[in-house]
Amino acid sequence: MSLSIAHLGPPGTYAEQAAVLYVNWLTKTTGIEATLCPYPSIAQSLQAVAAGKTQLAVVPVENSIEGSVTMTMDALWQLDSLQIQLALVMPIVHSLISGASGLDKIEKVYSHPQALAQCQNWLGQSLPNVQIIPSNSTTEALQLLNQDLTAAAIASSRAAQLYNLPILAQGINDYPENCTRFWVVSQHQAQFEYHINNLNPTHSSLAFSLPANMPGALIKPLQVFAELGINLSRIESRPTKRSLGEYVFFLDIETDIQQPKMQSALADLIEYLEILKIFGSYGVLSVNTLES
Ligand SMILES: O=C(O)C(=O)C[C@]1(C(=O)O)C=C[C@@H](O)C=C1
Repeated sequence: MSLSIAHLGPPGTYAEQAAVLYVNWLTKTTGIEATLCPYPSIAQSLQAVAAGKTQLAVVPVENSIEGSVTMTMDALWQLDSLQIQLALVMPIVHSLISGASGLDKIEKVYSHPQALAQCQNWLGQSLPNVQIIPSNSTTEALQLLNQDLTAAAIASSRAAQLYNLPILAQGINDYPENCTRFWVVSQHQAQFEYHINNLNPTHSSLAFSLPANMPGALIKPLQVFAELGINLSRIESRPTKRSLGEYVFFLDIETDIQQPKMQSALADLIEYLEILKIFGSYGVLSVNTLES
């Protein structure tokens, strides 16, 4: 039995690292094996699942320093057919990778915008005059570094090892407790003949848009959860992209959708919403559990 799992590439990204941890855990706990399929963007990883090219994708959702990974949220809302199977939380430790002989020789730094943002204070203090160049992933620019000794990239030390490149500085994220939450996502209708996670669902995620921008439009659906004693762990808004000032609200909820309370919340919510999309219920794993 083998699964295919899409992730942001090229190999060596944090998304790949999370996918490897998930696969090792899956194989250990269920005997199921999986192959990894790198894609050039997070959106393309999710599109691969929606189109049935892979059965799963592992995508970043939220970082403790920089907040939501907006590409993941936008793609989940737009693709309409995806379901979260599992969340996993992984520490993120960034390194500055370069063939330059010292920091003073560096003229440009490449990385994924999330990684650049997580190191912005360090960059401002240690490399105040360099050009900052966003890339599609932390590893995308690593191939360029051999030819250009004035260039550096921010990626993991695992990526530096994989591409056999020198590390100039380690642990350069602005806060040491940096971690990112990833979701393992499948198709909504996926009929797995096997269990891809053996965890009890403890969290659920959904998103909604509102019928009109008027007083109380957001408080009413939120009140439904408050009155039923259901705790929310995250609320985030993204533009609907239809017109300026219109938003989609993403909620993470600390309960399983099958719980009677949650069922009655969903029934009450409908009245206040324009579109409601439910991304499912899932368990949460930390890297310590995955590696034990
Ligand atoms: O570029 C990568 O290596 C990724 O896996 C993407 C990503 C992100 O989008 O948040 C994943 C984890 C880190 O927070 C930084 C970058």
